[in-house]
Amino acid sequence: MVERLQGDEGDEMTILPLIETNEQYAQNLIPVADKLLGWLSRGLGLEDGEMKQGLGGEDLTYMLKINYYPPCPCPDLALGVAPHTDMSAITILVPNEVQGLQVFKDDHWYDVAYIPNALIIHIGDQVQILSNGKYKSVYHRTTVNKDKTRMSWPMFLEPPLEFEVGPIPKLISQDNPPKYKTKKFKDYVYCKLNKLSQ
Ligand SMILES: O=C(O)CCC(=O)C(=O)O
Ligand SMILES: [Fe+2]
Repeated sequence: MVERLQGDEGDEMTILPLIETNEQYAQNLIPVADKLLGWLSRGLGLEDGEMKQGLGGEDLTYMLKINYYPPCPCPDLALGVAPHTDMSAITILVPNEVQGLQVFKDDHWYDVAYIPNALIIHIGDQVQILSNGKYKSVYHRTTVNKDKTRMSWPMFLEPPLEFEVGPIPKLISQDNPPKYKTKKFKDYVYCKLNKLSQ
C-alpha cells in the first residue's frame, strides 16, 4: 500500500509503509549478498554459489533490526550493545552519522569510521562455521553518545531455522578436521542464547 501526503511546501510526498520499505530494501540486498557470499566462496577456493548453498540457497532469510540509542548522560559508564559476534551468516549494516560501532582486534577496541552511503559488513558465526574457522566472526560492540541519538539498521542474513549448517565438506580433510558440529540453525541460536556449549 502506498500513501500520498501533502508536504509542507504543498508538494506531494509518497510514504511507503515500513513493511513495504523493508521488503524493497531486502530485495535490493539480494544481489549484494550474492556478490559478498560469492567472493567469500572464492576466497576458500570454492565455486561462487557454494557458500550461499550451505546457508539454504534461495531460502536464506533477511531479518532487519532497528537499533535506537538515545543520548546517555554518562556514556563512559554505559554501552549500547554489549560485546558479541552476530549469529547470522553475514550482517549488512547501515548506521547514522553518530560514532558508536567498535570492533575488537589485537586486544583493542577500534572505532569503525562512518563513511556516508557505505555499507558495513560483518562476518557472522555461520560463515565462520561454514569456512571451518578460516573466516572469523567479528567481535563488536557499540558505545553511546552524550548528546546525540545514534541509530543503526543491521540486516541479518540467516539460514532458515530448520536448515543444518556445518563446515563445507569440501573444506574438510584429515589435516583439517571439522572444528564445529553440524546442526540446525535453530539449535545453534538456542545454545548461543542460553550460553550452552555448541
Ligand atoms: O549499532 C550498531 O552499529 C551495531 C549493532 C549490533 O551489533 C547488532 O545489532 O547486532
Ligand atoms: Fe551485532
